[in-house]
This record gives sequence, C-alpha cells and structure tokens, in this order.
Amino acid sequence: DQNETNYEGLSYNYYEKTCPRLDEIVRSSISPMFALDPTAPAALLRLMFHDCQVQGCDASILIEPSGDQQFTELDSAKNFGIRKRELIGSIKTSLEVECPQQVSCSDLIILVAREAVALTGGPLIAVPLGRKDSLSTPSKHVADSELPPSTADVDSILNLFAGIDMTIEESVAIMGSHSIGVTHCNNVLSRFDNENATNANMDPRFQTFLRVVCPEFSPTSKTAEATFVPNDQTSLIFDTAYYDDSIAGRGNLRIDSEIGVDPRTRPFVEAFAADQDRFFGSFSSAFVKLSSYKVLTGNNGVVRGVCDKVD
Ligand code: HEM
Ligand SMILES: [Ca+2]
Repeated sequence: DQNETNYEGLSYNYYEKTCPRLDEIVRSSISPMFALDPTAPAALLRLMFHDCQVQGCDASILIEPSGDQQFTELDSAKNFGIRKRELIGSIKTSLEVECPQQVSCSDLIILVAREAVALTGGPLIAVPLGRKDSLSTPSKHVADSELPPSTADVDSILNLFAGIDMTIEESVAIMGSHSIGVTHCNNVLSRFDNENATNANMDPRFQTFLRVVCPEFSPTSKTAEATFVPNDQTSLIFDTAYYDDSIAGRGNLRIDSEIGVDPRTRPFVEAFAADQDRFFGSFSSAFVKLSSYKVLTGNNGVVRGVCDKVD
C-alpha cells in the first residue's frame, strides 16, 4: 500500500530533510539525457531489474573492476546489452553538490528507472526510498545464476516473480517493461529453430521480418551482437503495444510470446492490451515490489561517495 510510510524498511519521505529537492534534481538531470538519446530510458529500466535481481537492489551492478577484483557482474553474459550505467554516476556527481553523502546509488537507480517509465509515457510511480549500497564485492557468478536466460519460459518467470511476492497479474505487468527498448539479434536467433519450443506462438510473417533484420546464424558473432530489433511497435513509448504484439505472435523473446498463449497469463495480457489504466496500476505495484527486493537499510549498507567503487 503506497500510503503506508514504511515498506520493507523503506519510506516515502526518506529524503524529506536531507535532500528535499531530490526528485526535481533527478528529473531535471535525466530528462536532457533522455532527450539526447531516446533509447536510454529502456537501458535504465533494465538496469534496475538487473541490479535488484542480483543480491537485491544495492547498486552492485555499478561496481567497476579494481585491485584483485577483476570480474564484476558486467562480465556475466546475462548482462549482455546493459548500457548507460554511467548516467547514474553523473547524476550522483551533481547530487553531491546539493546533498553531499546523502543519496545512495541504489536509490538513484530506482529513481532514474521511475523517470524512465514516466518520461516515456508510463505511470509516475511513487517509490519508497532509503536503500543503502552494498559493500561486498560484486560477483559474476551470482549474476550468472540469478539473472534469467533470454530463453526463459512462463514457468520460470512466474517462479522468479513469486519469489518477490508478485501475483501472476503483476508478473505479466512487469514484463510490460519490454514495451520499450531493443533486443539484440544474438538473443532472438534461437527462435528461428522451428522444432524448438522457444518459438511457440510466432507469426510466420514476424519470423520472416526477424530473419531479415537478424541474418547472422552464430549467436556469438559480432554482427549478431551489433544488430537489434525493437521490443514492440512503439519501442520508445511505454504503452500497451507490447501486449498487442504478444497476442499477435510478434514477441521477440520466448517469454514475450508465451505469455500471450499460456492459460495462466493470457487473461492478463488481454486485459492489459484493452485497458492501459489497469496495466499502469499493476505495473506500478509490481515495480515497487521489484525495487524493494532484498534491500539493505540502516547500518546494513553504506551511501557510496562514488557509485562505481565500493567505499
Ligand atoms: C524475467 C524475464 C526477463 C527476461 C528473460 C528478459 C530478457 C531480456 C533480454 C534478452 C533483453 C535484450 C537485451 C539485449 O539484447 O540488449 C531484454 C531487454 C530489456 N529488458 Fe528484459 N527480461 C526479463 C524481464 C525484465 C524486467 C522485469 C524488466 C524491467 C523491470 C526488463 C526490462 C527490459 C528492458 C527495458 C529492455 C530493453 C533494454 C535496452 O533497450 O537496452 N526485463 N530483456
Ligand atoms: Ca544488486
């Protein structure tokens, strides 16, 4: 319930005294960056998921290699395509002027993801704050095991999100994140194998389109890693087109297609395709759950001075 002051140890007025203009500063810093690169909001929404999914929302994904710590989360192949992390660091730098040592990098990741949704046409989500950043060194191994593979199916994502206390409706709603952004060709090649379960519910004309854009046949080839397809028909706008595409067999990934046919998820895909308000409502509660996953609060973490280094 968003009216509660506390949620998982976080609160809706956490920076009221220590950084009262936080929301404005974040918005006015990020919106010119988004204007400069309209594909950046998608990158930052995905960044939130990939941070939260690996040892909780603790900004572990931002840590750069240093000293004897040579491998970081970014070295995991599951983090292929993660981009724009540097924008968090640059907002942190401007925040340090007005609110030195106050705002955690993990809260910034959430606030920026929230702006990414709002500024592309989605709901403006009230998010509870007060996360602390991790002190532990980041692990490629944990990223490998905790992030879903690009071939994930309905069973596996319902399991994953049930672990974050999401309903099936919320699980289908959070997948609506794929309403913005891109998928690189290396992640869609598995869907050309017509004997394979990964290409269930695929419109043959859509497959033809994908084959034209993604002609490389080795997923590790440089061409496959450099070319991409849009996530839905309106990939710069946060809307319900993702659900229309799913129903029509135009989903890029196995999960994008399968939610449109699986009897557990299809009713919600249809409901969201027909009712944007319902999608936005369910998305908002799912976003708060995901962004509160295993957070560090109080003395369990720190406020890093620089986002890409463990203090
Ligand atoms: C749990 C099942 C999920 C799977 C299997 C999955 C998989 C993927 C894959 C393979 C890509 C393409 C990356 C690339 O080729 O560059 C992608 C992109 C994306 N994902 Fe997911 N994802 C899942 C859930 C989520 C969630 C929960 C969110 C957000 C809360 C999210 C947000 C995004 C966004 C915004 C993009 C576009 C990124 C960009 O344009 O750079 N995904 N996802
Ligand atoms: Ca993390």
